[in-house]
Amino acid sequence: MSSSGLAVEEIKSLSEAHPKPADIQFQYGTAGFRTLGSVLDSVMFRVGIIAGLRSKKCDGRTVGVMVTASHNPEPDNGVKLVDPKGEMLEASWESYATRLANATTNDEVIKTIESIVETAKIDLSKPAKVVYARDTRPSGPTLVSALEDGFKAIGVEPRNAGVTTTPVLHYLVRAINTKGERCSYGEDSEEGYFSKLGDAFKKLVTGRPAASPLIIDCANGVGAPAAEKLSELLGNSLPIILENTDITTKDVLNNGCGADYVKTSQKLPPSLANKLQPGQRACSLDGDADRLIYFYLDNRGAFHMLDGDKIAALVAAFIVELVKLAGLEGLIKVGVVQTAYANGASTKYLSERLPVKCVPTGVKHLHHAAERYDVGVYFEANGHGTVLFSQVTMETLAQHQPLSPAQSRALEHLISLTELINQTVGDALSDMLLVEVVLSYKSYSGIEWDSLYVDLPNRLVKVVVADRNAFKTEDAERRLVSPEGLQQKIEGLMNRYQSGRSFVRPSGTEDVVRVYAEAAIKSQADELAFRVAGLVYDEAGGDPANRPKEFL
Ligand SMILES: CC(=O)N[C@H]1[C@@H](OP(=O)(O)O)O[C@H](CO)[C@@H](O)[C@@H]1O
Ligand SMILES: [Mg+2]
Repeated sequence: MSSSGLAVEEIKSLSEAHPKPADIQFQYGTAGFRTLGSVLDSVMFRVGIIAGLRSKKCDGRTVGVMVTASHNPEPDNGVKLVDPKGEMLEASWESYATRLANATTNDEVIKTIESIVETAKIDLSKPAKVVYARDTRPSGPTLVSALEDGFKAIGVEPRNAGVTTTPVLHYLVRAINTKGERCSYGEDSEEGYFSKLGDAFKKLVTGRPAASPLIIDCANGVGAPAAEKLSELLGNSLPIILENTDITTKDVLNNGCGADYVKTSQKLPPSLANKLQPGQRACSLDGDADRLIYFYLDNRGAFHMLDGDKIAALVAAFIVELVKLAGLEGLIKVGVVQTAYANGASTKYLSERLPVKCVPTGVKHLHHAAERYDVGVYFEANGHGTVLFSQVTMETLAQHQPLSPAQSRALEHLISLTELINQTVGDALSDMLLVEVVLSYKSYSGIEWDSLYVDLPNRLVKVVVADRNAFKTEDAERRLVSPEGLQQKIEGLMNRYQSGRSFVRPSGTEDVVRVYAEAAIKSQADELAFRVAGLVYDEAGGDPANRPKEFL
């Protein structure tokens, strides 16, 4: 142990085994570090160290580490940290993680750790506890060993949660840190979590007509074993048919299936073509089971998608209704948080009924904005989201004296919803149960749910540019401030289309600029998107010889 309190020699010798690739710069982005699994070894080792430091900073409370690349292709992998309440890592620590990930030599690793310890005022004598898990990717086990070396280097008491979903890991962090307390979040195990969800669901649907079978597309990922366990607990209360559950065959993960495939291509996963009956409900999870997209085929076999915006609309209206029925109107205010990617029709529908806020892309922004409401419903259009009940609301619910059996029932339902919904992060399986509860209460099929409002046709396009950081935005990413003059040109195009809306922002997870466009009819939405994409490409100095041919 050196005078600084670090086991310098131990760190150096372990670090030796996890050298940083010389030619790569890593960045802790919207979803942590994410790139090809084959180049992440040194990052994992160093994230192990950062996790230990973060836990020490948090007085030895448990922090979480999740090894996953979510909806990305199988060769990718990634890692992100979870703070003690089960939330995303505090923003200031993202830059510490980035700094340590990019230290070039062993000496620099030590220096960077020392500098973080000093800047963040970390007491190294505090204990460090970390719970960690991974998804089903083949690169997972080796990357987890590197992470464990990082734990060893900084003296972490580790707890391996094995192969599980991202939301389960978030839940575990909160459950471990609230164990034995008045605000205990539940039993700190995967089974504990699924039992909690299952019990709340059964309570909510008792006495309701039996549901017809729901197909779940598990994206050939970690959602498959998780949904299997949940399904056993649910028994007859929700008949489930699991599809795309192959977690061993190479390259099938998220390939032609899963929530991202469905949302981006706006198509049925081909593997379900002969399985989904007209009118039957189905949903897709992503590779780490924190996103959910529903869909159905109508009588003519046409595909209809029910995305995160539709989930938000369904759920928010239901909670508002229960709050009224429970006699709590005026005491509990429900609000919705969206991003610029929310379909304009959903924003219109919701704003006519509730307060709606638009925030920058990324779950942490939505989560924090939702915390400001008594009940905050947040969903990204891509299907990631949840509902947050404030502490005051939880107390209001606990203390409220209902004046009639109807009020009492509504109050009980609201309380059960707080058990059913994951308060730490969006969970596809918990959200799925929530949707199923609302559909059951409203006696809605996919068709009735879909008709709450009609989506504006839309298109998302990626543009590869030399430097995506040249693109800067304001107004929750809805307007470009740089490159100068580009926003005016986009608006000029937008105004030529009925209900036209388009915006451009740099991705936080991929080296591209994203263009979104919507308009009253599909061909116009596509045209607007490709015109703006062309504008962005040219404006950013794209090589005319390589200009994608669909760009207008
Ligand atoms: C348009 C879109 O879907 N963007 C996604 C994507 O972020 P980008 O910053 O757009 O790459 O990944 C994020 C992390 O999973 C998710 O929060 C976000 O919604
Ligand atoms: Mg995900």
